[in-house]
Parts: sequence; structure tokens; C-alpha cells
Amino acid sequence: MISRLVGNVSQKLPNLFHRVSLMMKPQVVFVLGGPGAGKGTQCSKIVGKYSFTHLSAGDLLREERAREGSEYGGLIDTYIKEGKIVPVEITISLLKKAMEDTMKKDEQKFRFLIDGFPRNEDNLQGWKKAMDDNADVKFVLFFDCSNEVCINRCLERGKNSGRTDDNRESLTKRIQTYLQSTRPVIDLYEKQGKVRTVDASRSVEEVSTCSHMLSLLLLASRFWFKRHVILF
Ligand SMILES: Nc1ncnc2c1ncn2[C@H]1C[C@H](O)[C@@H](COP(=O)(O)OP(=O)(O)OP(=O)(O)O)O1
Ligand SMILES: Nc1ncnc2c1ncn2[C@H]1C[C@H](O)[C@@H](COP(=O)(O)O)O1
Ligand SMILES: [Mg+2]
Repeated sequence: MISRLVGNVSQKLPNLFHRVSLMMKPQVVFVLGGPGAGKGTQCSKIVGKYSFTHLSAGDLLREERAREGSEYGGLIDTYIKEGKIVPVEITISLLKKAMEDTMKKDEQKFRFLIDGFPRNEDNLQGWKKAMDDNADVKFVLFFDCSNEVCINRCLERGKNSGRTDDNRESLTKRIQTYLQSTRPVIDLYEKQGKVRTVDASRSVEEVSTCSHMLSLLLLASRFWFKRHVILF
């Protein structure tokens, strides 16, 4: 509607508008929790029910690692095995491109679940610099789960996942990274009143039908409207 309106006006005022373009403003939920907390599992279920697009920072990095000719493949591989956090410039550029590609294909797809981001202070600063003006972060969905349950789930997943980091050695480092770097980010959002916590230690079905989470997402999918940012 807005784009139609602006399109009509811009036809009449070509000189004023010829340098101005419109971009959809993504509405974002950050999804955080320990390794194996169930972020990916629950995001897939949410996407099936509500109008969200799921972007997993870890999946995007693994895709980039596998892409032929990627200049970052080797670096990403080492960081993932070590359970370390990949430099923010790489992760942000992958996320930004994935969001832009999604919205270019279908402008109704402006609600995003960003899973596994921001994972540390560096991620947070990178987002502020590159994305703060271009996207609205509505809240953080935090899947709360004990380290022991997280580790056991990943070890079980590791029997078939083919992931190079689903082994005890990598998991010890990933849990350490989570506690040292990601928990402080969650605490920071908590202070801003932006964290919505879900008990992720229960079964997949119980978590996915948690009424607190469902009502938040239902509200989001009904009442977050399309907004535009004007780029000069
Ligand atoms: N609530 C649950 N109860 C039991 N198993 C679960 C639950 N949620 C997920 N799983 C299983 C599915 C997977 O094999 C494994 C990890 O789930 P997954 O959704 O991949 O976690 P995640 O995305 O938070 O982990 P990572 O950060 O490592 O990508 O645990
Ligand atoms: N946001 C991220 N920044 C840097 N590195 C990341 C980020 N998300 C994932 N990674 C790397 C490091 C993780 O151990 C692996 C796997 O991620 P996962 O969410 O467990 O699939 O990727
Ligand atoms: Mg995952």
C-alpha cells in the first residue's frame, strides 16, 4: 500500500525521488540458548505455524564453509570445531544478505527469527553498527536449559548430524563460550526487559505448545506490520 502510494508520487516527482529507494524494515526476534537447547527445532515448528523466516547463524556459516571458492571456508571450519565465535563481519554479512534475499523474493516475509545471534559483545556491536537503523529487534526468545541436558542432546544428535562440533571436546568449549560470551548478552537484554524465557528442558512437544511462547508469536504475526525505511 505504502509502496504503491510512494510509487505514484515518485512518478509525478521524478527529480525528487530518483535517488531514493525503499526497503522493507525487517522485524526481528533473536533466538538464544545453549548449544542443543532446541533453538533450531523450535524455530522450524514456529515457521510452520506463523509467518516467520528462520535464519540460523550457525547454518549460514556452515553453508558458507561448504560454498566452493569461499574465502572464509577454512577460517569458519576452524572456529566451529573450536567452538569459538566467528568474526562478526562474516556473520553479519551472511545474515544481511539472507534477509535481503528473502524480502526481495517476497515482500511479505519481513518477520525473522534469527537463531544463534548475537552470541557475544562483538556480535552486538556489529549488529548496532550495520543493522540497528535498518531492522527492529522486538524481543529475545531465550530457550533456557541446563548445560547437562544441552550436552546430552548434542551428543545424541552427533550420532547422525555429521556436525564437526557435536563431540564432547568441542561441546566443552561451546558451553564455555556460551557461558562466558552469550549469557552476558542475554543478561543485557534482560535488563532492557526484552527477554522472553521458555523452559527448554521439557519435551519438544511441551516446549512448542508453551502458551507463553505461542501468545507472543501470535501477537507478533498479527500485529507487526510492514514498515519501510527510506534509503537515500
Ligand atoms: N525439547 C527437546 N527435548 C529433547 N530433545 C530435543 C529437544 N529439542 C531439541 N531436541 C533435540 C533435537 C536435536 O537432536 C538436539 C539439538 O536440538 P537443536 O534444535 O538442533 O538445538 P540448537 O539449535 O539449540 O543447537 P545448536 O546451537 O547446537 O545448533 O536435541
Ligand atoms: N552469531 C555467531 N557469531 C559467530 N559465530 C557463530 C555464530 N553463530 C554460530 N557461530 C559458529 C560458532 C558455533 O559454535 C557454530 C555453530 O552454531 P550453532 O548455532 O550451534 O549451529 O557456528
Ligand atoms: Mg541450531
